[in-house]
Amino acid sequence: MASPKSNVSMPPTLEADNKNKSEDMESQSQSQSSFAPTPEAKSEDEGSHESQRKTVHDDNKSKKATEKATTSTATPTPSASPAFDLVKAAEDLLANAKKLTATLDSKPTDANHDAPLPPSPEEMILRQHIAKLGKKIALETGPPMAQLMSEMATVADTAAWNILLTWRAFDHIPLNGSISIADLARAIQADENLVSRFAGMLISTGKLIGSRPGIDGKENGPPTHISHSRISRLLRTNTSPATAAIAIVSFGNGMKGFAKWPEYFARHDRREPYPMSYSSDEQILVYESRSSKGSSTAVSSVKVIGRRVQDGNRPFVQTPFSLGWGHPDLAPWEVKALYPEYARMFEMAMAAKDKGAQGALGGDLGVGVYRGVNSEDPGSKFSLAWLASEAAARLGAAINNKNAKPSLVVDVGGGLGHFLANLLTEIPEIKPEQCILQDRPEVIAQVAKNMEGGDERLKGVKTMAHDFFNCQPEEAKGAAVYVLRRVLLDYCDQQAVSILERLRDALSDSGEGRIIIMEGVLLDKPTPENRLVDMVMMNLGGKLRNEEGYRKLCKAAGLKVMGYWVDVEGASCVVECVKEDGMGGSQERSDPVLTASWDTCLD
Ligand SMILES: C[S@@+](CC[C@H](N)C(=O)[O-])C[C@H]1O[C@@H](n2cnc3c(N)ncnc32)[C@H](O)[C@@H]1O
Repeated sequence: MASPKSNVSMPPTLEADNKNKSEDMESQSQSQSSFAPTPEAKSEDEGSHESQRKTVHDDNKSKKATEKATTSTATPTPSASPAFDLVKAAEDLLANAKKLTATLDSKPTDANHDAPLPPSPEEMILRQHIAKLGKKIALETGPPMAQLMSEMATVADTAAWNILLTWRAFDHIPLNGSISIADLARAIQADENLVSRFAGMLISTGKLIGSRPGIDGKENGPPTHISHSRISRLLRTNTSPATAAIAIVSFGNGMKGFAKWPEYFARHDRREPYPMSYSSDEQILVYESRSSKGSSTAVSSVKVIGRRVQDGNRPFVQTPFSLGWGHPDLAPWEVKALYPEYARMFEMAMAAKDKGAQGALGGDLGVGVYRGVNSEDPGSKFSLAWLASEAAARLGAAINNKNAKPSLVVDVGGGLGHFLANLLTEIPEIKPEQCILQDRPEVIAQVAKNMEGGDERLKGVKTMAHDFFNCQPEEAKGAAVYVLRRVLLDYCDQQAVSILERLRDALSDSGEGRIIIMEGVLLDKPTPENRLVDMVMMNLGGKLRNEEGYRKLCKAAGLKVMGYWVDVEGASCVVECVKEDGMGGSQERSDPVLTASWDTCLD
């Protein structure tokens, strides 16, 4: 029996129309047959085409229709990647769902019921696996057009959570129970209709839960109240400051720049962010920020106060981030300095990374816990334990020789000093006075404020406002270790080489000093989390790199890699390097494109 579909010959106008149909219509027709036909159905189709060929061969229009049908049979509508096995994926999902349920059923209950017990590593793995499988099944089986629309909805979804986050709306939704949209609108001083529309978007994607409590006989209207989902409660800055900060920074570092990509790449020739050369008379705008008093948001007013000539020692890169924030002529860190509240959020997000809240994004780059394997010598573990004896030796030398260099560790671009604080705890033989924490002036000022506020972790550490594109000051030269943690990924290759060169110049000639680079790694097999970091880094003018990328930078900066450790997941690495013998001025280095043409610190 011929299938009804195969007997339909299209009227000419419809057929012509069909030829011109846009992709979305094609997707819709795909969506109607998103599962590949069974073998029986296929042979029915083929049989009907055969009979058509015999009976209407002299009818031009029908012939066209037949050819069209034959073509569509020869190339069946794609429904899923060839390697995807729906039944196996669904069975896998079910098996994992049962395991998770059993794990949860056997989970001991918390004695005081205030907070749920944290999930075990096994529970976390199961949850992640189930979520990934669910997503994969939806992607491979959902009607293509519907899938595409759902992806597009995430754009509006993200914009809605960002605006409610900016207005701190999530803080006003109680952890238990609900709030009326009218009350919420009052609390954040916004129009009720507006809040209702943003909330509606988030209710539609499950980020908020909508309800209509106590409305007699009118249960079918729109939600009048909202309560938290298990995701949105993480966006409360008052109870989950770290995760809320990560979300705020994801938008500020990510979405703002992403939205500007078309404009940015139109200006910059579809190239990765690269250093620009400014002629000496070209000038760059200088801004001043004015924090709006009492504002809980990251917005301050910003005013142009003058112009400056680009510092000839520093390669300057225009970035999508700075374009997105409205200051294309400033480096991202300079932009952040204009928005103190955003800078504070950024520091909190950094601290959260250290506490493991975001381990999946950057890998574990703490002190003493690095589980990485050395690609050159799998038996050798990365460790800074040798600093204990080096600390004692340097202290001894300082007692005998007043000119001896006291600096042991310099944390370059060290932020609020999380790394140094951990190092001092892990290796108590290191005296705080032997450590230097360097960063931009406003970050160092924040460190001082934290200390005044009672933070004792860095007591005794020398803090120093220092720009890592400049030569190290005398007192920071000749250290045993220069740490660069989560710094190079913010920069393009030329800038990264320049930063490394400045540290190379600071290493003593004895060849004993080391530079330790700790960074995220670009995975060969892309994962969304890993590529998200890379895309955000593109906004900042930087990039994630793999082993080859880091080795290339070191070589261009005249450094020899002594060890490259990468963690189990491959998401983070530690690169240990020393001064390459006989590599002097930049003209002697191997890569003329990457090697800086700006000044060196060597005499
Ligand atoms: C991603 S954070 C990493 C902070 C710290 N190393 C850590 O792992 O927690 C990068 C740091 O580099 C600092 N930075 C940016 N530009 C700098 C410059 N030109 N000189 C010194 N520090 C800079 C930033 O202020 C920020 O604290």
